[in-house]
Amino acid sequence: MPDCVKCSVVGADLLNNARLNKGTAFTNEERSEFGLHGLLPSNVQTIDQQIERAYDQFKQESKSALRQNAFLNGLHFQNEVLFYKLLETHITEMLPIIYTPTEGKAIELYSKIFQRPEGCFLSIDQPLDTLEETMKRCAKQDHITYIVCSDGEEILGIGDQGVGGISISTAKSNLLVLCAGLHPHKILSVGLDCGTNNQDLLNDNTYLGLKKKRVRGKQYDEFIKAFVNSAKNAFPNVTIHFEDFGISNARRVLNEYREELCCFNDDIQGTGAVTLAAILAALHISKCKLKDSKIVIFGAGTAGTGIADAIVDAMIHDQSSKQDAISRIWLVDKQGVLYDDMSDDLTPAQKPYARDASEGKDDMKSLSDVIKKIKPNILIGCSTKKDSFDQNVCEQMAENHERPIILPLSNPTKLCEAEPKDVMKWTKGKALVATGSPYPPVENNDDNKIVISECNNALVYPGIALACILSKSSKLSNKMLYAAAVALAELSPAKEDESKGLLPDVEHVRSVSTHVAVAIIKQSVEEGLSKNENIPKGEDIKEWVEKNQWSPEYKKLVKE
Ligand SMILES: NC(=O)c1ccc[n+]([C@@H]2O[C@H](COP(=O)([O-])OP(=O)(O)OC[C@H]3O[C@@H](n4cnc5c(N)ncnc54)[C@H](O)[C@@H]3O)[C@@H](O)[C@H]2O)c1
Ligand SMILES: O=C(O)C[C@H](O)C(=O)O
Ligand SMILES: [Mn+2]
Repeated sequence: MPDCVKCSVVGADLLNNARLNKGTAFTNEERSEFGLHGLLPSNVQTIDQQIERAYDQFKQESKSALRQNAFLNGLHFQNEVLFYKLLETHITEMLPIIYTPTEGKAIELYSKIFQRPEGCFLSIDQPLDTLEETMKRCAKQDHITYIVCSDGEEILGIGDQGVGGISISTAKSNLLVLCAGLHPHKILSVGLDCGTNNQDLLNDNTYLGLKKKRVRGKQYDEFIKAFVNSAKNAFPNVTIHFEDFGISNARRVLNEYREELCCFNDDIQGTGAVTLAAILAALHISKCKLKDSKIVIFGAGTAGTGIADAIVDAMIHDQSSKQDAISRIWLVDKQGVLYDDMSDDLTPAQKPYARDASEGKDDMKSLSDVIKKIKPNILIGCSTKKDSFDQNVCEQMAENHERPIILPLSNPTKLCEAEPKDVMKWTKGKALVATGSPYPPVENNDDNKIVISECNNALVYPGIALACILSKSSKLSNKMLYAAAVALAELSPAKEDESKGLLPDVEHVRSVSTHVAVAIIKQSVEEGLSKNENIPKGEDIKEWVEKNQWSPEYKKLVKE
């Protein structure tokens, strides 16, 4: 009986069980069988009627996005199917509430607005041999296939949020269900509490995390190792997704484990893939080749260097040499352009891109000087520096190129390098733009609306996750990530009509994720990394992937 769910709880316990609860949609038959008569008003409703009511309630909170976020979280605790179905029905309106930018605000206020815990809390102070048991307890009896974890050090662009970082894990997990149809009970959201260097949190009596400075060095590394090993033991074949780790750990941790198991850093690799897709889509319009492009990346941290690496991989795929590919990228950080004589100041990820110090630093003091001198056709921002793509910078981009590509990617919205409407104004409508957080369309001179696509890793990581799980891939290779970017670029609406945006609308993210997953699974099989022997050949893969996706629908309950 595939569409039935076994249920051993009755009465109020059933109504309080979010996984099984249907609220007013319980049929009279179910009400009799599970002792629900009298606990519900008599009118039996359809899920559509429930959605209408829930949407009205959501609208009543429209004065405050944070209240809407709390309302949706409350619904999640009450009725899982209704929560996801409501989100699915109003995805464009609700994504900014459960994800960037509102989730950023909710994380900043985590301890103050805390009502009930969600996810699995692991602490660097607990004995390492208890991590496995803790994760199993949080997973209940479920077989976990995917873990999203964060140590909370670099949340979006808002820095160290300590224990509140667990909410980026839960938000990203919710999106996996919504955007790719992962089964909600097979994902574990983990917060790795390693202390915090956020003095405001340490001074705050209400703060719920460990009240000490961030632990670094050997103890941190041992904690992460124990966490990864415990996860592997508890849940064989699990994929681990690292989110919003700090710059000194993100890449180190990824490199440590990426050959050992299927794991993935969203800020490095997910951002790399989605940004590469936006660039490929934009180059299609500007009619320039990637390997002939010049790229300036402003903000050379976790995301910036991840994007650089994805671009280099793509150029190599287009027959460039690695050296030539690297020479087309300029990393700019707080110090300005990064040069090889700054060696002590550079992170390992930045070093390969450091320019020869003899290139001439003097005439490149500001970002607009850099643009004037280098004449890049692509400018990317992951700096967290609001308004850094100012009028000078944008005008200079448009002076150098007929169709400059400008991607201000910093999140949340308050940190974005430029408002799309300003970029369009300053470049006289020439720029090809996508942003990290959602923005409304911009009207250009001809009263034509230009859609500003969201270039957020949410367009790609759900598909990556789906592919990792279904292929049972032993690792996530660079070629699989490249396949994801190419697959996403194939779906660019701008191919048909450039005013429709460089990347698919989030409204279509579910079919986008399926398309991306299919491409990655094929690549995993081709590289011999997939351990799943049941993957069908050729065109049937899409149907098989769809069959394995979860959808929010009430199932018939049967007594256990
Ligand atoms: N759109 C997306 O999908 C996406 C994905 C990941 C990250 N991001 C955003 O990118 C931003 C950076 O994230 P991260 O994880 O790389 O953080 P990070 O801390 O690893 O990197 C930030 C980098 O910006 C540099 N920087 C800070 N101030 C600067 C300034 N005034 N001028 C130049 N450089 C400056 C820092 O020195 C650092 O190297 C965040 O706002 C984040 O939300 C967006
Ligand atoms: O979480 C997001 O909105 C994207 C990204 O992972 C980020 O850190 O900004
Ligand atoms: Mn992130």
